[in-house]
Amino acid sequence: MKILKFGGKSLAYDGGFDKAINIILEKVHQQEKFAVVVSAIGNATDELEEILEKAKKNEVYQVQLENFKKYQQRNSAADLNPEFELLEKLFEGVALLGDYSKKIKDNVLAQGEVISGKVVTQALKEKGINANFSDTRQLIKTDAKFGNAQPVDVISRKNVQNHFATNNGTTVNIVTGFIASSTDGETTTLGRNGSNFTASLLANYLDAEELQSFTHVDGIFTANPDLVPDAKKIDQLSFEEANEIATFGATILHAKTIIPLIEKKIPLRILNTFNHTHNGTLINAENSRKGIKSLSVLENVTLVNLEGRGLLGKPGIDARIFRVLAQNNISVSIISQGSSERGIGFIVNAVDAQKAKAAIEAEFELDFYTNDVSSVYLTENVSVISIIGQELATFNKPYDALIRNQIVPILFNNTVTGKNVSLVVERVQLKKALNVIHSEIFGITKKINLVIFGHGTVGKTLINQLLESRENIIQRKGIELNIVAIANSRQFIFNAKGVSKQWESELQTSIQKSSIETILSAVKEQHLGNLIAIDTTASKDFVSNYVELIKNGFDLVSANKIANTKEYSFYKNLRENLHFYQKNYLYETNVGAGLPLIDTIRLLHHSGENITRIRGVFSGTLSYLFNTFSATDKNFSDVLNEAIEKGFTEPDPREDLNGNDVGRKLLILARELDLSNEFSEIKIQNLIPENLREGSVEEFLNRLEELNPIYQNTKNNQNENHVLRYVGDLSGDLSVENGANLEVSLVSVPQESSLGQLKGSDSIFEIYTESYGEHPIVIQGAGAGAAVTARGVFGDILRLAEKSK
Ligand SMILES: NC(=O)C1=CN([C@@H]2O[C@H](COP(=O)(O)OP(=O)(O)OC[C@H]3O[C@@H](n4cnc5c(N)ncnc54)[C@H](OP(=O)(O)O)[C@@H]3O)[C@@H](O)[C@H]2O)C=CC1
Ligand SMILES: N[C@@H](CC=O)C(=O)O
Repeated sequence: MKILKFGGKSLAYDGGFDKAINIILEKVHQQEKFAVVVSAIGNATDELEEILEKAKKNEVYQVQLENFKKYQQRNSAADLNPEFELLEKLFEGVALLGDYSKKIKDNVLAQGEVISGKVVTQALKEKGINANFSDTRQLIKTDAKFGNAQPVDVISRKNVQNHFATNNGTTVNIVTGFIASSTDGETTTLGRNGSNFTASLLANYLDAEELQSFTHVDGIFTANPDLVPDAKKIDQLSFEEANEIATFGATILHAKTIIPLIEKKIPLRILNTFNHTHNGTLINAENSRKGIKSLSVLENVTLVNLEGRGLLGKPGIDARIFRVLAQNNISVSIISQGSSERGIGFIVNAVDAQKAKAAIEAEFELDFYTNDVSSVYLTENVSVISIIGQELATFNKPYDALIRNQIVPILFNNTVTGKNVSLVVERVQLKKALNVIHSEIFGITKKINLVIFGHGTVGKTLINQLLESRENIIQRKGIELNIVAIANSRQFIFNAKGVSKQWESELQTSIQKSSIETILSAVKEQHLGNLIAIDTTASKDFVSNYVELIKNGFDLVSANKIANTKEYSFYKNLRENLHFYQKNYLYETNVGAGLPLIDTIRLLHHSGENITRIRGVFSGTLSYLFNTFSATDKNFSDVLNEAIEKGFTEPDPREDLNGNDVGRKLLILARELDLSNEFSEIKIQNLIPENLREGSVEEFLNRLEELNPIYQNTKNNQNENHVLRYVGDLSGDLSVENGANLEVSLVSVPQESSLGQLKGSDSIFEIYTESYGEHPIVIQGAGAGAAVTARGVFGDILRLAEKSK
């Protein structure tokens, strides 16, 4: 036969009750043999406890009691008067005395179970089922430890077996959970969640083939789905694993439930009343695949710390602590003691924390006088995360992931057997920590959360590239690039699940004001980890937010060159923060758009190769401008307008023409070589005549034709077969501080030369090194444009994402 057990939520009248009855009917029709253990209906146990407390405090409890009675009776024809009358008498007595014993409490709570058994039995009888109400107080005998009684197996087994021998055949026994009676006939209870215990005792006594526990969830999950949206249901667990999970805080499993099942190897299936065809989680004697099983949480706990220099080597300190805690009935979950024995920390339930502190202070009163103990203090608002099945050999992975996301556990410990690691974290960090660990150990795909600042020429292209490639990257790389926010200088949109393809219209109508504070608080509220901030603005101000972003757990990717070209003290401070917070900053597109330039230079430099000179056409805009202008009869202004239309120029094209953009690129490369030059040290030939430098972009664009005669003249005055090129040159002694010359100028070069042969918007970078001698390493290709730049930013994002995998 099978034992079925229905929990309180499965029997509540807001949907569960009828479903539970239908499950029982279905099984009867399928001629299955089974008994049903029921919990109290809905929140009956909690409500009875509340009423009891009110009665004790002589508060008005009658209204709540009437509501309780009405709810429990609902439209059932079951005679519940004996239970209701007994409850009334008990509460009156408690109100009179102003107190109650554990024995009274057991008697009160027992009525909830009896009511449930009677109501379910009646409902089945009305459906024509031969149902029999069985009160476990007649069957399960216990010691007299009210509130948490222990069964006396020999007597209970015999009683249960006799009862089922006489009430068998077509009878469906509806059995009360949680309650029993002492050997001298007093009502007892088996402790909180004792209904599961009743069911597993019955399964053991009757040699049941399976225990099916109907709950309100689909089974046991890799983590609590309320805290970890990506949690997955576990199909099968061994008894040992289930035992570990139960011990470390899973709410639907209880350690003592498993023991009677292990003894007889009876499988336990956790099922969902509301989705009962789902296969649930099967717990049996079979070993499941090795590895990490789940994350459990103890939420409301406190860390108690005892410190003192006199503790070193002194025997009996721990014994005194735990004896005094035991005397106060305080249970300890995690204990940590350093080898120096200068202190000990342990976790207790938050409700016991003050009591624990006071008890220890009293115990060590004399040791305070002798200064052997210096303090006993509490670290409140902490939670414990246990990684069930975690071996220390691979613990570095979740631990690194936590550190990467700026969650530093307060303490951690492991069990020698059982392969579990428990971490104590601040409660405010619990959700984020759980999600980070879960994603690290269970995530088939790693979710990387992106916040994009700027959605202009480059940003918009990047966003669309990311959205289009999302599925493909998940398939190929197991990385989910999730854009959670897009911001401009005025407003932003935020969606923790990822912005939609309609992001542009949503952003236009968004009323969320853009500021670093509002965006960071949206990210924090959702406890997001694996964060990358992407700067595709050209803003001089925005870069001042970089350090704040780093402090808040973001890696950085930037197309914006400003942060790398501000004063050297800013540059250095940024890197110090990156180092301190262990964050990364990639900016490959700062020089040469999508070309792999910075990476190559960094590799050469870090490998000890002496770079002696970097020269070339660094600007895609100016390359296009002078390549096209030199090779055609087009006006200078027309070609410039083409470059603007093609998305090569800076938002303000004067930044290209005045040489600042090329100057910045040159400075970025110099700083990659560990030179601390400042922007002001670059010799830059400004291509804009002085009378056109001031004013708005629009005014400048309206006067572009004024440039035509100047550059036509320059073009005409060249030697034969020469062309114009705007060249950046980093030369001098690059191995010493202050040894570098940084120069940007318009030059006329032979058409046949490497620079002279440049076409379209190609940039060219000639990297001269000691080993390569006169023959530079040449990197050449599109040096500007939305698509190539966005692709370069995309590459940086992927590189960071892979780093955190
Ligand atoms: N074009 C190219 O080929 C390359 C460009 N780059 C770099 O890419 C960057 C972007 O260029 P591009 O796309 O042409 O620029 P755009 O002017 O087209 O776009 C800039 C975006 O940034 C937003 N923005 C400005 N200030 C802020 C702020 N404080 N906070 C949030 N958003 C802000 C703007 O919104 P708003 O409307 O609010 O101003 C706009 O959406 C530049 O730094 C450029 O140097 C790098 C390599 C190549
Ligand atoms: N305006 C810049 C864009 C890339 O940095 C250029 O033309 O090179």
